Amino acid sequence: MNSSHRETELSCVVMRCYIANMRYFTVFIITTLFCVTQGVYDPYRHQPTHRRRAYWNPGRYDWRSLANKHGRGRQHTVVPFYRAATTNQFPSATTTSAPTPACWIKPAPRCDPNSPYRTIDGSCNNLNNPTWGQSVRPIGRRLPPKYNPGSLTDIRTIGVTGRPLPSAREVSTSVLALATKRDLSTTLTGMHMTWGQFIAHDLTHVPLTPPMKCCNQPTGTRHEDCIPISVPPTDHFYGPRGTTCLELRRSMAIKPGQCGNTFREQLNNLTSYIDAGLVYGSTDERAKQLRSFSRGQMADSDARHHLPIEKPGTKCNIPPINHPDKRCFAAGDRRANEWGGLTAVHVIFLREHNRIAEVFYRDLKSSNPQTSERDLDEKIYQEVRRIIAAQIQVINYGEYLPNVLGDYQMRKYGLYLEHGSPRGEKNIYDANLDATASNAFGTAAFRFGHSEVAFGTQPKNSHYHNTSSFVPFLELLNQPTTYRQIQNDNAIRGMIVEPCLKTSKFSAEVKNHLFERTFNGSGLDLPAISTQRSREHGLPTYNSWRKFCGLNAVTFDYMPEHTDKQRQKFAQTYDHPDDIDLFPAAITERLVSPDAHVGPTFACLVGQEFQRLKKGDRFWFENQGTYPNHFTTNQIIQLSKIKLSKLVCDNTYTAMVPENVFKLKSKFVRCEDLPSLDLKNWLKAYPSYGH
Ligand code: HEM
Repeated sequence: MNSSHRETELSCVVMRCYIANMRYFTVFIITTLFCVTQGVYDPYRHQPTHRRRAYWNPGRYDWRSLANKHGRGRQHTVVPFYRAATTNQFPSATTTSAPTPACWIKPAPRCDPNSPYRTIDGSCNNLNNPTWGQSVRPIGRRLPPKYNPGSLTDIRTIGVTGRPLPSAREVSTSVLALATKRDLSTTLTGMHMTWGQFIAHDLTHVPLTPPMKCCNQPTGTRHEDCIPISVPPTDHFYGPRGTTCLELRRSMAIKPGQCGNTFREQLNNLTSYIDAGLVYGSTDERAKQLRSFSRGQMADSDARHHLPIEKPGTKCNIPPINHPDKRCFAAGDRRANEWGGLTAVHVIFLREHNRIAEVFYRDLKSSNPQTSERDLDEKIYQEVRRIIAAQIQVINYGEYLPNVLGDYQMRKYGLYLEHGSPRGEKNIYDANLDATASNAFGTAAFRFGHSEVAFGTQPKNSHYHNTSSFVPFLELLNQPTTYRQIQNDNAIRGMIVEPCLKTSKFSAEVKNHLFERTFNGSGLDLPAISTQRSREHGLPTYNSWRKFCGLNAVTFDYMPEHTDKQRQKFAQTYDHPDDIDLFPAAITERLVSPDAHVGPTFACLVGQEFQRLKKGDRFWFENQGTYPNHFTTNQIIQLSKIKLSKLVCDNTYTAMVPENVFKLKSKFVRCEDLPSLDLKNWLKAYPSYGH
């Protein structure tokens, strides 16, 4: 705000106070209108955040609809969303000269504290702060951003010495090694990797700005949202193939000042909570598209109960498998097609929903014949939805996270389930804990899983024999056709017996060939993208996060979590230790403990995040008394026993499974020997439903 603007505001305040005191109401209104036209009066600024209004077109959340909002939206009031990013707390810097577009993020909702169910968009989970964790809102920050020096918005390209930072690809090639078959894990399966991706897709999706060409644009014509990665001519892979630049564009964001925020803030399309949003959707519009509105069932696409198909016009089956049918599968999260193994896990939960819904329907229909089909459908859908969310929480905290963090960190952050482990403790809901997913988690820490992505997958039949030759990732990324060819159940069985990679190195599939199209050299580098993405999100560097986690800052002589060779590579690549990017440094740290799959910095960022997601979630499945009609103790005990292996059994044609599908050496068990959810515990709980 410039000084003449500030003076206008001051005179407005003085005028309005004076006139209000004189009780000249009409004149007061006129002066208020004058002030509004000057853009200095927010009539809602003395109201709590959740009472404020803003323009929002509910339901649509992809970049097209958001981009259309710019300049077209009705005028609205400012909705401050970012508690930390006020000018009082973070130092100011020069703003961009471009005019700031109108704020379009959705208004804070009115909450019904008596609702027994989560809202679809995650709002009202925290009754005092209803927007915490809500979808289509800015992603959270645990540290103030660090954009380019002097900017509130520009991608960081200059280091602390004033010299340019090394290109993200240069960082990738110099400090991140290529994995070989020797780097395959001896303990964890492909399902461990895929579950990480599945859970990531329940928590964050920062949409991108509209597609455009960014590489090789004449000087001065490049769009402001372009952030391509430059490739040095000496690059061992791209150099000989003539690739000098990797396409990349910025994330969708709220610009500085647009909604009362100081800095550029990226959006999260999803709810932050572990609420099965990737199955059901994170907006009401999407949720409706995915329901069948009959018997509480979700929509599916064929007799084998695959995911429903998106409308024509979606963009799957990219080359090299250039199938004429480009339509993707539809799920709560649009990345369900990212690769066939992930699609298969989506299918497990779709089938599980419909399996339980059918049991509920048969029972409730016979015991409540007078209840309308519509009421039954709604009740069953909601009840099963919360069971599925609980199952995902159980599998994540009971089976997956211990492999990521190790026992010590699990205990440190209180992540064990009360009935799921001897070390478990009672979950105590903390209404002061903001579970909004954080930028550092989504942009760097939880991307540790990218280094677990192996070279492809080996589909297996129900006797665990190979059904085809090995399928490389290149043929699986955004290719529903390949997924159909290898078949859902074969993909699942392949993942539960084949290894993923150990963390820290990266397969060539993600480091050189990601989404490769027609020619060699057109693929992308995922770890380089994560580094570039972190710089464009203004994520502070490695040392800031080390300090945030109570760990010592590093120098080029002292990097306690790295080998000497790695330390030397960082010293050769960067000008200053404070320039070292979070992702490449934290992913190459030695493991925090032998039973973990991440180093100390990521263990801290991942551990803290999952602690918030457990203790800061009012609808956490173990909570009793924080919302009406919570699970009974019996139901909680039943849910706590669920394993992903049982869901594989119940939703594929498989008779034997490894007991723990995340562990390579887990013993094989017969499906009927695994604990199952005794639905009588639920049916008993609603004997008089409908009366
Ligand atoms: C086949 C496997 C995978 C592929 C092809 C893949 C690909 C991608 C791509 C292309 C992005 C967007 C990068 C950007 O533009 O910034 C991304 C983001 C991300 N990935 Fe993966 N990924 C895979 C597996 C995983 C795994 C195993 C995890 C975690 C354990 C994971 C966690 C994430 C997270 C947290 C994000 C950020 C999401 C957001 O906030 O928008 N991914 N991944």
